[in-house]
Amino acid sequence: MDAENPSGFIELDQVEKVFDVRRKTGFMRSERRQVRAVDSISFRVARGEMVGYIGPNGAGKSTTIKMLTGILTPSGGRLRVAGIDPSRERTRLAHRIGVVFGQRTTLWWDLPLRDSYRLMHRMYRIPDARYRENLERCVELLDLGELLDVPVRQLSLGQRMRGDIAAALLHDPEVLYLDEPTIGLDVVSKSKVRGFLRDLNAERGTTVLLTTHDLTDIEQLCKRVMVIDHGRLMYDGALAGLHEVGESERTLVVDLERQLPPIRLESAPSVRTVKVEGPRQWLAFPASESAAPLVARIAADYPLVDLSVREPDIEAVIAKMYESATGM
Ligand SMILES: Nc1ncnc2c1ncn2[C@@H]1O[C@H](COP(=O)(O)OP(=O)(O)OP(=O)(O)O)[C@@H](O)[C@H]1O
Repeated sequence: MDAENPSGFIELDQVEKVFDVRRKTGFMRSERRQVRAVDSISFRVARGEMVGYIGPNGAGKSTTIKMLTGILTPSGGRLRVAGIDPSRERTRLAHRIGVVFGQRTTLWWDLPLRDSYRLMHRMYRIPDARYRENLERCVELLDLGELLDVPVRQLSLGQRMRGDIAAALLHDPEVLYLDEPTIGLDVVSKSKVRGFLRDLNAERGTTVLLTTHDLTDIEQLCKRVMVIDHGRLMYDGALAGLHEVGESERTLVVDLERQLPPIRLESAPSVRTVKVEGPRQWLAFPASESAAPLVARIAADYPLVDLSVREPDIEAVIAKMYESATGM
């Protein structure tokens, strides 16, 4: 957290969201049930921070983001963004925040990107000079030049995503909420989007809250990560710490010259060969350990052709962490 701004730019104090759900239990009969989607969550995000907000499906991430934008009103607790109570002053807040939902677009489907941007220019009453400057910058950095006159429905997913990110930034928001911004993108598009977000945060000091299932997004962008499960905050700290808490493993995929018995490294007891398929072997090792000495040892003792490191699946990290928290 920013020491000069201990109160935080985004502040949640014991925030709750309870949904009333009606479930049919028979003919003309239904049962009312309450779903506690967000359960007494407290955290602070300082201005300029870039924080990952992760958790399994149904954990309460989208509900939190919807409360932060003012779409949903909390059932309890206190929530402020830039000093504003989002659900009470949603329009005032809208001028200061940007939102990108990876699964949905905020752009007009049948309009070329350029026209969607013009509409936003008017909707947000962005001063002309500022609009032009922001648009130019986004077009250049997100490589949108050739796409401005293409209707949104004809864009690929990666192109559309870049278009959406630009749309969220035309009014210079101080905070950006990103919900799965790299979902379904190929490696090149992912890296373009990540690079852009990193620069935006560094150059403009934009505060970013990022929801993703891709651990690489977090690794490359966020020093801090918060994990939510069943509406509760399970972890708030550095990504490396999450690996330790979750006791997660990375996998080294090794291609040898020929099929050999499972690799055994006497000097590295924490490494296990988990699968052998012809000349290819999979070795699991603790995610908190560096892969470099392991790779050097294998290269010295075995006829190595190729190798790659696979990061732990974020869902698996969270699942393990949750198991250890509940002692299951
Ligand atoms: N409008 C609603 N009415 C009733 N229940 C809801 C509503 N919105 C969300 N929920 C429930 O609240 C819980 C949290 O949902 P939420 O969408 O916030 O999870 P999430 O972490 O964003 O999940 P995902 O990764 O699948 O998007 C779930 O049990 C969900 O079914």
